[in-house]
Parts: sequence; structure tokens; C-alpha cells
Amino acid sequence: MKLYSAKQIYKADQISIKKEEITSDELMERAALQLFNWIHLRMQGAPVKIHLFCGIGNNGGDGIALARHLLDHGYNISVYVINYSEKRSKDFLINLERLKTRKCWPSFISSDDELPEIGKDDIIVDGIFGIGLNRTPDDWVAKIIQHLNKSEAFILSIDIPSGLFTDQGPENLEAIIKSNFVLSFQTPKLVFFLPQTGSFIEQWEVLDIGLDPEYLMATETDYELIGNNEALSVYKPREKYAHKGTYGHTLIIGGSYGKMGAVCLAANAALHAGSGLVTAYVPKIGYSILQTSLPEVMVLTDSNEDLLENIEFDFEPTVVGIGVGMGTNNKTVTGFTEFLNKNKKPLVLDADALNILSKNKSLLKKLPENTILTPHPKELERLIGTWKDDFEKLDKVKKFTKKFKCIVVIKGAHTIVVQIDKGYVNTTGNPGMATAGSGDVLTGIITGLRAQGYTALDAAIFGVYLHGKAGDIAVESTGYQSLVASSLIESIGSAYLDLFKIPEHPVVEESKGQ
Ligand SMILES: NC(=O)C1=CN([C@@H]2O[C@H](COP(=O)(O)OP(=O)(O)OC[C@H]3O[C@@H](n4cnc5c(N)ncnc54)[C@H](O)[C@@H]3O)[C@@H](O)[C@H]2O)[C@@H](O)CC1
Ligand SMILES: Nc1ncnc2c1ncn2[C@@H]1O[C@H](COP(=O)(O)OP(=O)(O)O)[C@@H](O)[C@H]1O
Ligand SMILES: [K+]
Repeated sequence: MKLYSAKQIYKADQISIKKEEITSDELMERAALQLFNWIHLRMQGAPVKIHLFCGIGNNGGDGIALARHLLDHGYNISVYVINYSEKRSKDFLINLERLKTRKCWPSFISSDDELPEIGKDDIIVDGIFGIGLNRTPDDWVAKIIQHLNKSEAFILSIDIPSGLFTDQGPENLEAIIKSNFVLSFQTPKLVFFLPQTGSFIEQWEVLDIGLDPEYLMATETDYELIGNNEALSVYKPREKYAHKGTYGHTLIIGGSYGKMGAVCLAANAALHAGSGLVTAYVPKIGYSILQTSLPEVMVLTDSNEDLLENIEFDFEPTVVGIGVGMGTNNKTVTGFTEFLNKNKKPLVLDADALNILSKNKSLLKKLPENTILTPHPKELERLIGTWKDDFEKLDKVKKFTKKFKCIVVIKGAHTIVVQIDKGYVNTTGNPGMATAGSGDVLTGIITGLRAQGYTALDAAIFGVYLHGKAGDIAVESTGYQSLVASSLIESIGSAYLDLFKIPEHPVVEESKGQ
């Protein structure tokens, strides 16, 4: 699913109005009706107090139009206009007039006015700012936003939580609505999935207001949301006459004294992802550990007992996943450098391989094209330096992938796979996965997919999706706290099967509640 920018949404808006020969007010009415139907279906006329806070632009217009429908159906509403500008939009004014003809007079709130009392069992509709926000709200508006956030009432935001920019990082975190639910028109917004801003949204759902499908289809976006449909579209089915050689030979290189578990996890995950053969290359100390715990995995050992020093092997793997549990001892740095000098195979780099690269940036030039790097936030910072906000981080990563012709998997709650100008935002996974070794499992899955002939980009995107889905399935039986990396591996099979599940309800684009 594409994630459109504000500019693209405005364009879709104009094209739809022109093509369908409708007015912008009719489009707003469509949006308001969708909002109303969503609420009415759930509330069934319940007399709960609904406070509608509206701005003076089209987001406010949506709120005012929604207020009319709620009023017509007997809901218990209060309407407030946050009067932050004299430049009221045309459709806001049209809808304000319509509301007034029903003898409903909103309270206009300006800078020094007292704020209304809100009960914690009330509902707030947030229509203060939409995608038109172009500067941080004034302090007095930020105070209103804080007042709403503190009320403990359920906050339903129209399109986007007010105060959140659509395509740039936040400036004042105190001036953003914390939404319990966002009804977002046509497309969720990228900021719903970024670590700095995602926490302002508990749940979201898309309302289809029928913007021109032709324009939406033809428009390329900088970011895409990866759900079941996208994952299924890259999935490679197995062939009847296939043999284990068809599905590649994964080599996992890593481990050091006390950190052999990381290699076990990655190698086992590569097997469960479907790699035909898996070999682990470890220090001598790891030999019995691996042979005992993973009978399906072949083991090669380094000349060094406790760490990797001379990475040498005499077979041709399809792909190499390197770095897990490897450590950054000087001898390992030398061994790793020599390995990179010789290596021609596709690579997946994680953990200490990334840490070594960060300290020896000249090695980056030695990576084969389309190497996949899987940093967690700290590893990423070591690689690209600090960032002021998530947008700067994404820009820096894009530049990095362009410069070194690689793919970066920015791990997090919503992992984003970045290649040159494009980012793929994952939708699976849960906080139970914030546990030791879950990154090692991801490395194994991605490497195992690459072995089976997935392109580097598909392996990264699909691997991240499967990993998160395995976590979502595992957590159903373990709970968040008890989810451990091994249970992710056990659920990879179910994650594959889940790709083909027919949804019980017609598919609506929405976040999953937790
Ligand atoms: N195509 C669509 O998706 C549709 C969008 N609609 C609604 O229209 C919204 C966008 O409306 P607008 O473009 O009118 O913008 P907003 O309603 O988001 O903001 C209103 C205006 O306030 C001004 N402004 C921005 N930041 C400010 C600040 N910090 N302090 C004071 N003033 C500020 C801007 O001039 C802006 O146009 C969407 O979010 C959505 O709710 C709907 O009406 C239906 C159609
Ligand atoms: N809150 C979360 N929601 C979803 N996925 C998460 C969350 N926290 C961590 N993960 C996932 O778990 C993995 C953790 O990787 P990493 O930090 O490298 O762990 P480790 O080094 O212990 O193996 C990543 O794939 C990340 O996306
Ligand atoms: K809003």
C-alpha cells in the first residue's frame, strides 16, 4: 500500500474534483459521511458526550460537517472552533452555516478563553489541524492540545492527530494530539509508523473517500506499507521437482566465546525460512554447541579457539550472513577485512560486522552491490551518525544506500527497508520481539531467503514481514513478556501459512490493536 505525501493527497483531491465534476464541498461531505457512518456503527446512538474540536481549515470543516450528521441523529454534542487564524476555508464556512441553520452554535475559542471541561468518559473528535499544518501550533493552541490529552477522554482524530506534520519531523511534542484512534482519509501517513511520532497514534483505519484511483495507481510514492498482499506478491512457491540444491546454500559466519547462541539462532532461522542447506562457520569452541543443538546444520570452524580470525572455507555458498555474536576483537577485524577482500558472494551484514564497518568506514567500499545491512538504532547511529529527527535519519540512510549501493534494514517497531529513494515500512511485529536474539533470527531469515533466489530487496522486505508475523503468531501463545527468539523460529512456518489465510472480514486497511 502506497503512503502518499500531503502534496500528493492535495493533487488527488483536485484531480478527483475535476474528473468527477464535483465541488470540494461535496468531497468534504463524502469524508464527513464516512466519519459519521464509522462512529454511528459503533455508537448506535449512545448518549455519550461528544466534544468536537475544529480548526478553521478543511480538517475543521470535516469536523463541523460531522457535527451536523451527529446532531441530525440525536447525538449529544458540543462544538468548539479553535480560532487560530482569520483565514477560514470556504468549505469550513459553508459547513458552519449549515450547522447554524440547525441552531447549533459552536463556541469560538481564542487565545485567552477558558477551556471546556471534559469528562474522562466523554469522546473528543479532533479536527483542529489536518495535513495542512505547516508550522508548529501557537502556544495557546498547544495548551488546548495538552488540555485534551490530559482529559483521559477517548480521542478520535480526523485524518491525522492535530499538530503532527505529514511529511516532516515534529518540533514541539507538547503540541500534538495523542490519538486513541485516527480515521485517515485514503491513506495512512508515514508519520504513523516512525518511532518519534508513531506513539501519538494508538490505532488507525483508512476511510476511502474515493479519490481518483487512476491518479493514485499511477503515482509513485517515496514509501510503501508492507502488509499481507505485498508479502504474498513476492513469495516464491516451491517446485515439485525441486531438490535441496534448488534452494541455495546459506553460510552463517559469526560467534565468539559466550556468544555462540547468536549463530545457532541465525542458522536455525535460515533453515526454517527454507534455505536448502545451511553451514555455520564459527570459532572452534562452537563446534559441539552447533552440532548438538542443530543436527540439520553443517559446521566449519576457524583456526582460532574462541573467536574468528581466519575466515576460510572451500565451498561456494549462495549467500553469506555475517556478524552475529562475532565480537570486534582486532584479530576478528583483520579476519573480516580479509574475508571482504576475497568475497564475491551476496552478503547480509548484522551486529558486529556493522560495528566493525562503523569503525573502519573504508571497508564499506568492499561490499558487493546490494549487500543487506540490518542495524538496530544504535548500530545505525554508528554507521551514519546522529540525526535530528526521523526524516533526517531516513534521508541519511537513503544517501548511504545510494553511495554504497546497498540496502539498509532500519530495525524497530516498524522496520523500514531502504534502497536508494524508496522505503518499505513493515506492518508486522510487536513489543514482545524486543528480546535478546530476535535480530539474529531476522538475519537468518533474510539470508535464508536470499539463498532461495529472492532478490536482495525482496529478501529484505519479505524477511522483515515474515519475522514480524512469526512474532505476532508466537505472542498469541507466549504473551509479550515470555516471547523469546527461539519461539520466533518455531513460528516461521505458521507465518508462511498465514500468507494464504483468507481474511474473516473484508479487508479494510487498519492497524492492529494490542
Ligand atoms: N483530499 C482529501 O484528502 C480531503 C481532505 N480533507 C480535509 O482537509 C484537511 C486539510 O485541510 P487544509 O488544507 O484546509 O488544512 P488544515 O485544516 O490542516 O489546516 C488549516 C490551515 O491552517 C493553516 N495553518 C497551518 N499550520 C498552522 C499553525 N500552526 N497555526 C495556524 N494556522 C496554521 C494553514 O494555512 C492550513 O491550510 C485534511 O487533513 C482533511 O481533513 C477533507 O475535507 C476531504 C478531502
Ligand atoms: N517494539 C517492537 N515491535 C516490533 N518489533 C520489534 C520491537 N522491538 C524490537 N523489534 C524487532 O526485534 C528485532 C531486534 O533486533 P536487535 O535489536 O538486533 O536484537 P538482538 O541484537 O538482540 O538480536 C528487530 O528485528 C526489531 O525490528
Ligand atoms: K486532526
